[in-house]
Amino acid sequence: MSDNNFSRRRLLGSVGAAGATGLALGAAGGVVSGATASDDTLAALTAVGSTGVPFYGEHQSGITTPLQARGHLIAFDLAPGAGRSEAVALMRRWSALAAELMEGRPAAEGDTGVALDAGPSSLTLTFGFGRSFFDRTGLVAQRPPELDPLPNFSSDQLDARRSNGDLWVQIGADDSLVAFHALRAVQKAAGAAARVRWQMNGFNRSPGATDRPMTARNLMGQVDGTRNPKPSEPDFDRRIFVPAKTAHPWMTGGSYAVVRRIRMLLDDWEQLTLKKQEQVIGRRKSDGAPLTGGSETTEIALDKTGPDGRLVVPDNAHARIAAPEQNSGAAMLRRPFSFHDGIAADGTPDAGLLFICWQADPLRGFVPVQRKLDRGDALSPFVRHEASGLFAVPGGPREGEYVGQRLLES
Ligand SMILES: C=CC1=C(C)c2cc3[nH]c(cc4nc(cc5[nH]c(cc1n2)c(C)c5CCC(=O)O)C(CCC(=O)O)=C4C)c(C)c3C=C
Ligand SMILES: [Fe+2]
Repeated sequence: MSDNNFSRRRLLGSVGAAGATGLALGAAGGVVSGATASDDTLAALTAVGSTGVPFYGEHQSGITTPLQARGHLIAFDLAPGAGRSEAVALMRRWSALAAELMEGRPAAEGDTGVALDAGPSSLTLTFGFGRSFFDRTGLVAQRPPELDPLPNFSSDQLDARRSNGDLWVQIGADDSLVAFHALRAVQKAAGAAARVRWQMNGFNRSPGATDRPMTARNLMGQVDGTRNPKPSEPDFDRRIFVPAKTAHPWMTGGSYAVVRRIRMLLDDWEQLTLKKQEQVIGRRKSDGAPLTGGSETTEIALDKTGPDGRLVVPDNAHARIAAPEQNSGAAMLRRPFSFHDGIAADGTPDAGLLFICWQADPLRGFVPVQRKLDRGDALSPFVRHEASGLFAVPGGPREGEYVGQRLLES
């Protein structure tokens, strides 16, 4: 056994213990997770490397886990001829793999060695099922109506080949090598059962890059995520997670993920004056405070008018149109990654937001808000929705269970 293997094995005990106390879970975009170092080996790792997130629990990880620095999204279609039994074997393999990797262990079979020196680095693997999965596995009767296709929005420019899919895996970690290692392992473990349909890579700020935990910025430079629902709020669970009383009990504790690849037209955006950029959103760029005053967390005064009698936050400002108060309470947990896939043929950056939002029901979250944004958001001329996916993400597995077992063995 190599030294590296040795240190990763010693790590396991401590991370497992930390996982059991739920140390690593916190509000999205919020508090920095606790480190789990408890001996000399671990002390050598930074808090970033030694932080582990539990795989088992009521909800899958990667939903309320603080944003990680690196993200990979990968969608698969079951291979021709593969059905329910292949899907069961695949979810067993992926779940065992996720449990190993999230504890900082190498994969039991065919590990590539890419993450050997690293701790778990807040790695999470989150698994979801697309609408077509239920046709492929003969489980249509178990398919919740929440997976009905999203409506077409007038501004959509979607590429079907980079949209949807039978299965979806979201990988996040605070170390790029740990994240890539997990991505490769997931792909290899798919074996002959499933083929990659599309794959996207994203990033966020590295933990510790700022002098205090702060809401992230996106590639337009805006503070993005301020008004996300917080786990401490009384209606958080109701909004984000499927309750126990549901027509499809296998989704208890689960959530629906809407994934949109949103290209930012940065050349156009960056031509705007700072004042104009701030009016597009309705918030200050420097600190994310509402244009109506205060700090980032001050409530936005949507009715406030200026000396000229006009609304301070314009009626087409993004933050106004998207606000739950303007959408019969519709809310979602936004947990995105930025992306940059190089420079397009026309010389513009192929960059933007891998917008991922979580909700108990897309018809009470993403859909009504996007309908409204589609009709008159000041941000629309500067963004383009290029790909889309909707996935049912079941609740977290109990110890000894695999993800999706309650569906696949129903
Ligand atoms: C359909 C849902 C949404 C899409 C798509 C979306 C795209 C998008 N948003 C920004 C930047 C910001 N969004 C902000 C707030 C905000 N956005 C949505 C929804 C979608 N955004 C909601 C529900 C909210 C919260 C509104 C509220 O409760 O007041 C903000 C302001 C800061 C914040 O609260 O997060 C920014 C900035 C971009 C760049 C973008 C597409 C690329
Ligand atoms: Fe937004």
